Amino acid sequence: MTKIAIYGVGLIGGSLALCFKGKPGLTVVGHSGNPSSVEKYLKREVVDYATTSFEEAAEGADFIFLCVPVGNLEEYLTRLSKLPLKPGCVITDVGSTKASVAEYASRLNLQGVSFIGGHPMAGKEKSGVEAATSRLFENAFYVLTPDKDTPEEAYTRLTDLLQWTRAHIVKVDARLHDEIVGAISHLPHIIAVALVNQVARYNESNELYQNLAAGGFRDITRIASSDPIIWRDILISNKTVMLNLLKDWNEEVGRFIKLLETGNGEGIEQEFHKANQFRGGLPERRKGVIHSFYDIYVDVPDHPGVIGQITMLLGSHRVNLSNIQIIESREDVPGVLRLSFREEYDMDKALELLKKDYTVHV
Ligand SMILES: NC(=O)C1=CN([C@@H]2O[C@H](COP(=O)(O)OP(=O)(O)OC[C@H]3O[C@@H](n4cnc5c(N)ncnc54)[C@H](O)[C@@H]3O)[C@@H](O)[C@H]2O)C=CC1
Ligand SMILES: O=C(O)C(=O)Cc1ccc(O)cc1
Repeated sequence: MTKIAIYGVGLIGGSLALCFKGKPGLTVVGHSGNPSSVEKYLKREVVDYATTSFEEAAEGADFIFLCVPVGNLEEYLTRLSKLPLKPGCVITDVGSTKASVAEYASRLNLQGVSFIGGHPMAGKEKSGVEAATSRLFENAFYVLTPDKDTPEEAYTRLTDLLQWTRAHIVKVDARLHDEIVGAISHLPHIIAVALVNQVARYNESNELYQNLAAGGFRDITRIASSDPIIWRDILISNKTVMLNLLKDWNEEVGRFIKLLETGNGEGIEQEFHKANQFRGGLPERRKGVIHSFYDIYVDVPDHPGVIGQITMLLGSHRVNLSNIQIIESREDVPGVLRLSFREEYDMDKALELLKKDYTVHV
């Protein structure tokens, strides 16, 4: 049996556990220092076995996944380095930053075991094992950051195991990873939080802000609901990169201030043209680091019960709907419902079911 130990069975650790559990030749052990968490892991059946003993989880493990907040990785690595681990054991992590943990692991000079940094580039704003799902990584990128000292054989064993996640494995230099992910994931999280807090401040004097901020505002700020501890650690760990990115962001904002101050409409147009062009070239329908929603629009006659019929139909076929919004509903025009799904397969199933009775647009 190949033993996989998972430290921190939350959203990511739990999702990995679900990918591996029950697969031929694999056994999954979860660790938490908290007895009630261990009970929860077992009750939810995400692992084969769970323990509060740090040593017991690591003993004889072929793979160790550290799925705790980035700020705890060094402590976990130090503790592991003092244990008699199985020779050839591969230790990996799932932290959202890679340079600091890679440097720390190489300084530890682990003997007979390898550390290979990892980052499954998929997730959600929810945390905890309750939010874990075996399909979280499907079609997403999974970055690995081996270095010149990583044995080829250990890397291959890890990539073979990760096939169960159905993610696309990519090898990236740890520092480059932090720069890119800083720009496409960490900066958007800061911007979302700052934007929500700005509007919350205005809302203190007029609650209309909150009432009108439905729909689009909620969508583009979804990631502002992410876990504060997880994100505190990510941003502190990627501090240098983030400070540079925020300086550049200030420049972008400054450009808009100037354009508005000078009433430069042509300049504003150009900014939108430039953005449209780059955005238009982004890969479509591929799972990116920030989870997207899959939306469809359904024309519905304005009569009572129609929303109930649609949600019942989807529910009875186990299609997971994540949001529903009435875009317009007047007596003279059909209403339009926007249905949002987290997963493409849910959207596809909904399309198939609804097309029979409704006009549906993607
Ligand atoms: N949230 C996301 O969408 C993604 C997160 N990551 C990375 O995965 C790691 C885990 O994140 P999630 O699974 O989202 O978090 P989570 O909060 O769902 O899970 C964290 C786990 O670590 C345990 N833990 C152990 N020591 C802890 C401590 N001192 N403080 C808090 N929790 C402690 C918790 O009990 C929990 O089981 C982080 O390093 C994060 O950067 C990577 C990709 C996506
Ligand atoms: O909620 C979302 O869409 C995310 O952005 C999730 C996420 C969080 C952290 C990561 O390192 C990768 C992905």
